[in-house]
Amino acid sequence: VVNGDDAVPYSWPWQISLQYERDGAFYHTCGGTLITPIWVMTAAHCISASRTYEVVLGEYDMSKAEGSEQRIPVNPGDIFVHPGWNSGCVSCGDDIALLKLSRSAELSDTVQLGCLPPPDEVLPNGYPCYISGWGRLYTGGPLPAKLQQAFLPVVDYAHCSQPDWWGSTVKTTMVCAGGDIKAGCNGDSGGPLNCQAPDGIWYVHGVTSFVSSRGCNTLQKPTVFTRVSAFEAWIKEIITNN
Ligand SMILES: CC(C)[C@H](NC(=O)C(F)(F)F)C(=O)N[C@@H](C)C(=O)Nc1ccc(C(F)(F)F)cc1
Repeated sequence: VVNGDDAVPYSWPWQISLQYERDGAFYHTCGGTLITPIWVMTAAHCISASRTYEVVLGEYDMSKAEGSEQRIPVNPGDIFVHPGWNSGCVSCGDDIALLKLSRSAELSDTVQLGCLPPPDEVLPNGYPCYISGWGRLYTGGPLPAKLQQAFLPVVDYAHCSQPDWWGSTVKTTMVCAGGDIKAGCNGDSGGPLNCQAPDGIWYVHGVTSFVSSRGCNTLQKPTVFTRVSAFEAWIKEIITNN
């Protein structure tokens, strides 16, 4: 997250760290959202068929064990990438995947479920949301130890698809947010766009998908998220049948 702040510890308790194994150690590669005690939602582009993954819940500061962490492996056969995803075409969309955990997470005040928005709900321009993640602090920069967050107002499709914004790269199955000095960055992939409803409930409206290849916080290139409300039938189908 570029130009964000340290999140209040465990204030986004559905945020997970997706980690892959290399030479016996695990490394953060993407964010994700716990949506049931045993299912995590992330980005399809986070998944490589050849890798071994585990999900870390109740994480805050990656540089120390704080006692709330739960590390749960994901079995390779329990990874469901959206059938429409094309790894050679991030602008084609469908950048969403579901991971079934090898055991249920224990919910607590540091590990909670993220709520899915009403199906097909599209937020208006300027709606206040926050991105959270352990992605780079600036383009090409380091990863933070502590979970970061940044205020990222929604840029509606009418604005985001303007020629000098994302043009035809953005689709209506995506949500844009930000577009000035704050942005997601590499490593925030798969994590949530958190938006509070008038009743005070937080909903996960986006899965962090892409930023400009010219830099994470490029003006008029808002961070682009998979629009969760466009994929609720698929999410329900996968969770019901597996
Ligand atoms: C594409 C993702 C793997 C990668 N995503 C992220 O870093 C994320 F955190 F924002 F999710 C990304 O945006 N990387 C930058 C460096 C990039 O390649 N962006 C990019 C954006 C649009 C397009 C286009 F237009 F071709 F679709 C291609 C690349």
